[in-house]
Amino acid sequence: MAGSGRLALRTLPGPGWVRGSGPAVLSRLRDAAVVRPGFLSAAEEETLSRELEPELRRRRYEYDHWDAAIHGFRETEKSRWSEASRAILQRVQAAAFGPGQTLLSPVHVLDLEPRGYIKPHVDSVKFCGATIAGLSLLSPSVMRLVHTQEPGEWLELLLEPGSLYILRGSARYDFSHEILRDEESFFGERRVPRGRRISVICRSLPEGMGPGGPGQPPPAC
Ligand SMILES: O=C(O)CCC(=O)C(=O)O
Ligand SMILES: [Fe+2]
Ligand SMILES: [Mn+2]
Repeated sequence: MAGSGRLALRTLPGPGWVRGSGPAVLSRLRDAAVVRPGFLSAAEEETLSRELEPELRRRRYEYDHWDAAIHGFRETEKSRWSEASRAILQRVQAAAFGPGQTLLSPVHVLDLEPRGYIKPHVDSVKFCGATIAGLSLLSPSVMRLVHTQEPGEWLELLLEPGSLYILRGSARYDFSHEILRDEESFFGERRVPRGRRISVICRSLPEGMGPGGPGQPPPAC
């Protein structure tokens, strides 16, 4: 049959930016670990990095907390944004969060230097709700998710500059996430050289912690 070969070819590769230990985990997490390459236009990337650069530059990169998840980073919690950036963050909110979810405010901005990396961790359930959504700027990177009980189950997300990733539900609670260091930064066979990367991360509040809930969470997760 003329058409069947082409159909098979089209259905074989998964999305080019998500890999996994097998078809079961890929299909199970299809809506829980999502990457949207090109979510930001070049102009939007520029808007965000221009706005963030002066605030980040005032800070020093941090290293060597032996138990810390993140190495070679500086960060800020940002609540005041330009109108252009607010419009971008609203697009993130509409794309990643449900109408019933309240977002943690301020927004977390993390600047990883080229040697910087994030070790496997699960964001604290005390301070973060079911959904984490992050924009990546400047350098591509690989985010790896590993099931906390079944280490043979994993996913890798290719995070190009301008992409949005969303972790929710099982991907957020049952899997650790990490950003690979330069030496280990491969997406399958493909080397993904790490430069400086800035991420802008929105999180939902834990249920019951919205406005009128029992208390304000501390700013960081
Ligand atoms: O940089 C990112 O996209 C993720 C950061 C992260 O995992 C965290 O701050 O908990
Ligand atoms: Fe995290
Ligand atoms: Mn954190």
